[in-house]
Amino acid sequence: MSTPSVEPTPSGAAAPARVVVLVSGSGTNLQALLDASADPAYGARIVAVGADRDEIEGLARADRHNVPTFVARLKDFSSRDAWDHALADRVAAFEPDLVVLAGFMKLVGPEFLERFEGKVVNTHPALCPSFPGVNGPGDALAYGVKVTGATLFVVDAGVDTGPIVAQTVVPVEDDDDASALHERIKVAERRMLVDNVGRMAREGFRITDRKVRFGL
Ligand SMILES: Nc1nc2c(c(=O)[nH]1)N[C@@H](CN(C=O)c1ccc(C(=O)N[C@@H](CCC(=O)O)C(=O)O)cc1)CN2
Ligand SMILES: NCC(=O)N[C@@H]1O[C@H](COP(=O)([O-])[O-])[C@@H](O)[C@H]1O
Repeated sequence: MSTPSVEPTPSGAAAPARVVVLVSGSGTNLQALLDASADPAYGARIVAVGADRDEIEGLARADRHNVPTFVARLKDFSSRDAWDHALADRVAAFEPDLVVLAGFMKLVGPEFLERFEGKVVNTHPALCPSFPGVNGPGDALAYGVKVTGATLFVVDAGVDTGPIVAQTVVPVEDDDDASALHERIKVAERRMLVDNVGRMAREGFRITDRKVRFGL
């Protein structure tokens, strides 16, 4: 069964799609979205940036763009479920059409997924279903793959198991270390993220039997 997700906003529409981005680190993917969304034709507006930790460059990037920010630290809550509830409340306050996890290093829980079902996407620096988790580039390098890349997927209750929106492929070089490989991945990943978040915002998307298609 298909599930209408983001309603399309034709390029140049008066009301761009409202996007909340969650980060945990440097925020270069966030920066790419901030830069792209400066063009009204992109069809999306970053209405808030949230994080699971303070003092990160991703929050500073939002500040420089006068985008509201919030932080929900797991250690400030009595339980994982309490954190998940609070995170969902903070995100919901901005009434997002789409939530983008861009280097957000926490698994969102059942309440978050129920409240934003089908509207949460995540970018992962590996070709799902290979190398899930927090060390995708390092795991791919250790395995000895010749190509790797990044995956944009609709988040589900699993770890990097959700329906795939897009993927991009990069070569692994003989002299790569994990950092060099990750930086090569991130160049392609940022392009993939910007292009596909823009399409989701402008055209909407559906999920049918794990297949993600743009348009409604
Ligand atoms: N329900 C889901 N939430 C998230 C997913 C997902 O697939 N399902 N993807 C992550 C992003 N991610 C990989 O792309 C990822 C990030 C973090 C972890 C993880 O094991 N996190 C640990 C804590 C690690 C830390 O704090 O350093 C945890 O959450 O306990 C796995 C995959 C975004 N959310
Ligand atoms: N499993 C989650 C994960 O590894 N996410 C990865 O963190 C990086 C964040 O970079 P950024 O902060 O510069 O956007 C990105 O490469 C993203 O795919």
